[in-house]
Amino acid sequence: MSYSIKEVFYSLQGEGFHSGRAAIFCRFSKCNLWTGREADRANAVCQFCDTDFIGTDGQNGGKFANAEALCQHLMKFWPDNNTQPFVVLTGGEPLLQVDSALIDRLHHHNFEIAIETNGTKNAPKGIDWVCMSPKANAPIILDKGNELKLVYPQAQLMPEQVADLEFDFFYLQPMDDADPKIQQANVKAALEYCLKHPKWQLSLQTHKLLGID
Ligand SMILES: C[S@@+](CC[C@H](N)C(=O)[O-])C[C@H]1O[C@@H](n2cnc3c(N)ncnc32)[C@H](O)[C@@H]1O
Ligand SMILES: Nc1nc2[nH]cc(C(=O)O)c2c(=O)[nH]1
Ligand code: SF4
Ligand SMILES: [Mg+2]
Repeated sequence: MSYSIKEVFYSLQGEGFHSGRAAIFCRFSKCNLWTGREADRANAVCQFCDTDFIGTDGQNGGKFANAEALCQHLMKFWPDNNTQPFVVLTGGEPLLQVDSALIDRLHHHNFEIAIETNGTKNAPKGIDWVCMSPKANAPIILDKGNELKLVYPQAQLMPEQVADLEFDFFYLQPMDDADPKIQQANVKAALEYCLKHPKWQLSLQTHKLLGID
């Protein structure tokens, strides 16, 4: 199967458990909860997305004919041969495209594999780190994994509704908003929730604070 990739970049994981860790980001095109077009945002299931995932025209993006071709492309972004390469599969919704052929090929090339997913699709076996970020009014199919990262607040999805799922870590990530007043209020609300409910940890989007990808 071929893979449509919006962009590939090397940066620090900005969010959640692996925050601060160097990673190759592989951003898959397309999502099942929004077309990605601004004109459709108000009617989308997921309306707060901070990402452009349309097409294959981003930095180092493209269409890759098979898993081996995508692996060869990704490998170029790891800076040394002495550490295991770490790749974060994201999007868009990566599980619309990620299959066992890609997971097996990445492991063949010694990658440690993390994924950022909205949880509406099952994942192929073998992904090393599953971060699931549930969305209000979307089904949760992938209900087990390593970290659950809830963007907060979402009016129709309270932390209590997902706190008993089988994840090792629970994060609240303040919803990023163009309006600084709303942004600050979201950070404050997330902070207060974490103080009241110690099961939940705060995840700040540190790459945005640093001004990096
Ligand atoms: C762009 S999504 C791509 C992966 C997948 N579609 C998902 O939603 O998990 C990557 C991460 O960014 C989070 N995110 C998207 N928009 C955000 C926003 N406005 N504020 C905070 N986090 C956001 C998502 O919830 C997810 O954890
Ligand atoms: N630095 C950095 N960390 C990230 N963690 C998850 C991201 C994503 O868009 O999935 C992301 C991203 O876009 N940049
Ligand atoms: S599910 Fe993820 S990629 Fe899709 S619109 Fe929402 S945040 Fe963006
Ligand atoms: Mg992002």
